[in-house]
Amino acid sequence: MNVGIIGYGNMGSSFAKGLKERVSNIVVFDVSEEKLKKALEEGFGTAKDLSFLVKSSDLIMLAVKPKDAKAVLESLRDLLGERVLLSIVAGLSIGNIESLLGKKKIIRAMPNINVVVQKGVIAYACNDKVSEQDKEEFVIVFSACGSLYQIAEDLIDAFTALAGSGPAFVFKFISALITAGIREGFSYEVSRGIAIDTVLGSCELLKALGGHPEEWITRVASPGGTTVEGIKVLEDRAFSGIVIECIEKTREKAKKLC
Ligand SMILES: NC(=O)C1=CN([C@@H]2O[C@H](COP(=O)(O)OP(=O)(O)OC[C@H]3O[C@@H](n4cnc5c(N)ncnc54)[C@H](OP(=O)(O)O)[C@@H]3O)[C@@H](O)[C@H]2O)C=CC1
Ligand SMILES: O=C(O)[C@@H]1CCC=N1
Repeated sequence: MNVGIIGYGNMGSSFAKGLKERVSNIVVFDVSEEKLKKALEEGFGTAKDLSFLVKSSDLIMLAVKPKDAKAVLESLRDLLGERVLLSIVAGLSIGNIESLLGKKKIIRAMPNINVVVQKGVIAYACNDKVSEQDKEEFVIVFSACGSLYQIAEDLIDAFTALAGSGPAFVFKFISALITAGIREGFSYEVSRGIAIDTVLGSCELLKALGGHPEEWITRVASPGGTTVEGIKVLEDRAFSGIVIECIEKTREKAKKLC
């Protein structure tokens, strides 16, 4: 599959890097000359315009900001033909895309930035023009970037909050752990390493051994021990409630983006 990427920003460039080993031909188009230069330096082909990009690609990924998506889709209307349009634009529904593009093959996906290290989580929904074969090819190629979930389109905004924005919330937690470590006397480098390895190891444990995180908390928090003192602070400050509200507010914003 030849992949064309429109927009070589955070996500377009992350996907290009994540797909590199599986896709031999990746072509990029961006309005920014600087971004095109970066794409070339990073080993990707560049297109001088949208028409060239579409002609060189079987699947075209739309990776521009929501405010720029409408203009790009209008320009693609007469270029796309039977090619697949993969949109990762938050808040932009398949219905919105069809109203600008016409009834074309459309996959709406929501990834996260972890695709750059091939550990992304990507949800997707398709319109009825996308064949089983198109879908299979998409899954084979994009599974290079992480795990894929086909979900009902009405859950994509919730997925955007949990997984699309999720890395930012996880980074916030890790950043707080690092600061706490520095406050306790570790250097930044050591504290960063401790925080990342603790989060990574806890995730690997949950993945490998299963079980609800609360069950594992009981194994860490010894009766009358240290951990439960910290858990009490998190409970007193409604840590879970804060996270749940964070996801709710993020999901609500996705509805208002486009
Ligand atoms: N960042 C993330 O973690 C995630 C983002 N998304 C979605 O991905 C999309 C891209 O986000 P992100 O990568 O962060 O955004 P960026 O702003 O980093 O990248 C978008 C790029 O597209 C360029 N661009 C703007 N207009 C056009 C155009 N007409 N043709 C070609 N290129 C154009 C921009 O140039 P310029 O800057 O000059 O305008 C910029 O280089 C968004 O819709 C977002 O909702 C989805 C999941 C996660
Ligand atoms: O913040 C945003 O709007 C995008 C969507 C998901 C992650 N970043």
